Amino acid sequence: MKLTFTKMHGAGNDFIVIDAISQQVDFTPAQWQRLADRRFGIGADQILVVEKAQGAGCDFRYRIFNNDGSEVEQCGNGARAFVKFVTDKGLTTQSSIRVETMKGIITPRLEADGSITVDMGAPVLDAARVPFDAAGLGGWAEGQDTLWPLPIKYQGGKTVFVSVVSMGNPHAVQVVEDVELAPVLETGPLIEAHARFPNKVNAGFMQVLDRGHIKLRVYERGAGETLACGSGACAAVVAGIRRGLLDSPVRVSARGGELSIAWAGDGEPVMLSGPAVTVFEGEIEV
Ligand SMILES: N[C@H](CCC[C@H](N)C(=O)O)C(=O)O
Repeated sequence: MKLTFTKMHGAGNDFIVIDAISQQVDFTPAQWQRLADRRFGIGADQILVVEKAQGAGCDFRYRIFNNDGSEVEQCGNGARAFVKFVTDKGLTTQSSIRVETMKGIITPRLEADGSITVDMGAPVLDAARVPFDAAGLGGWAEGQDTLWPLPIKYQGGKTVFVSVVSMGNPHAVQVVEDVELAPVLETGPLIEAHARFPNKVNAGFMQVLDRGHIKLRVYERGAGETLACGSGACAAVVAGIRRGLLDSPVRVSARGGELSIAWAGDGEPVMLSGPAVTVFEGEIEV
């Protein structure tokens, strides 16, 4: 069968976007992985599948599959690409869209100037709900802070100190002196698969430039290092604000582009703004 798709990116985090309203799409994880493979398939960090909403009061449902075929709860850059896709394809004329995702409902909106802002929902800081197994790590009052020691088997067994935050998907964020010198590719996979994260985790490496600006690299769960990670940017800013290092709004400089994050504090939603670009349309025999 022929499958039509749109190749897009948000600050270099790239996506295959599929209209599953007008096409029958029901693949196995191995088939998603093949589509996302950069040599044997189309190639992308994630695949976004746009479906009719299942519940009342929502406009669409969108599903997110990582490069490794795993289905996940949240994708900040993907939510902006989704808005551009459904708008450009004439699937909606609304500027504010209610979207069902695995983590719940998000409400991205297309601004008058063409930029896209996503209400990513309130962060979850209670370690057990990230989920993060904090057993035996005492000393950090549960939910009072997000900073935990995470011993990893790197260079003889180093301990990194991570803030654990869920944006619907799990994140472990650490502060580093210089992101360009940080051992992202060596320690990222060790953190991603660490036993204290039962659902694995996205590993963020944040360099604080000033109270309103960070540089960020993310070794993503199920995708490896990406050029930008929207939910990772949200998690990093939340962690930085809670640790007294940052003030909202924060400019996040990722390798692939710039994102802007605003958060008014505990219980409040994190607002993510940034670019969404269509690269090409295509079709593939599947
Ligand atoms: N790049 C995405 C993150 C995808 C999340 C995925 N890596 C996971 O949680 O497993 C973003 O912009 O938020």
